[in-house]
Amino acid sequence: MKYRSGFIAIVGRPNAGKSTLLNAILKEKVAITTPKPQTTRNNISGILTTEDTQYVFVDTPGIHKPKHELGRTLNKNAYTAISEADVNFWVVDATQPYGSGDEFMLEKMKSAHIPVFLILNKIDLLEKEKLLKVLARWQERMEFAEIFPISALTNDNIEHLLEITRSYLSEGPKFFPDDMISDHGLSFQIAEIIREKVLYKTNEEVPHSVAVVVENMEETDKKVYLQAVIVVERISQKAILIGKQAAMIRAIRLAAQKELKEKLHKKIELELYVRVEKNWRNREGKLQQLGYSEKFDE
Ligand SMILES: Nc1nc2c(ncn2[C@@H]2O[C@H](COP(=O)(O)OP(=O)(O)OP(=O)(O)O)[C@@H](O)[C@H]2O)c(=O)[nH]1
Repeated sequence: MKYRSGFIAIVGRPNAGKSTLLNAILKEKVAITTPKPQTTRNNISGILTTEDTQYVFVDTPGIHKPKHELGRTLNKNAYTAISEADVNFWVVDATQPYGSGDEFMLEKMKSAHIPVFLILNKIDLLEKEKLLKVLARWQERMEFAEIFPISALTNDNIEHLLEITRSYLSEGPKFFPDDMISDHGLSFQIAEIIREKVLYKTNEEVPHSVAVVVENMEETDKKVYLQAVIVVERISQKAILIGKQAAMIRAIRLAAQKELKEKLHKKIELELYVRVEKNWRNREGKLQQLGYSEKFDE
């Protein structure tokens, strides 16, 4: 069998399940998932290399109406991704009604002229009857290359999805080495894990105006020493993050340490700091400095 390879952009509204799908495909955690919308900020690519195919996935941030500079950068990245891919996965939460956000996506998808797979996700939450109705309605909206009802959470129909995706990719060599699952450096992945803990632990109190930067990393045979900074926009957010008698920051640190230990198979010593940077989302230089660049890959 000839080798095939190609790029697949994963797009869809916030919370549709894009990151969960990517994780299910890669069977390892590369993109973070939380129940809050817009947690994905970068075009995190995951790479799946099998005996006959290399799939390079580009996970895009949820497309939404931009309110500030960060929002605009996110949207631009998503559009670039869908017009340059070999296949687009449009992930839709099948339990949610069709809305203006979908209409917006539909236009973008049509104008990209790339085969679109409609991925109706979260079917574990739907009755069959209801699913058939949802399917029928989507079919009327545009000519999809394929329609896949799946559950990213329970791994339902993922293998089949990959098989069919392969048939849309061209013959060609691997773009990346076999053992590479993400083109992001380790410090980025570590920062994402810490940011996920911040979002989980603080509930709605600390909004998405939070960034994490790993400033120092030293590794010995048995241990990894890490220093990371959590950047927030307001002093009030810093207070929440630190918490009463530093209980919150401690909880975040312990949760991050636990996951990092499992990921790196070494003891972790993590030091966390919180810094206030007023209005960082609106300063372009700052965005680049924090790793949210406009380029497709870093
Ligand atoms: N029941 C069910 N829940 C799912 C499924 N897929 C994802 N979810 C949940 O939906 C929520 C959002 O999933 P994410 O993967 O973070 O969504 P996303 O599209 O990457 O979101 P953004 O990063 O905001 O763009 C999480 O709570 C997931 O556990 C599914 O197939 N079934």
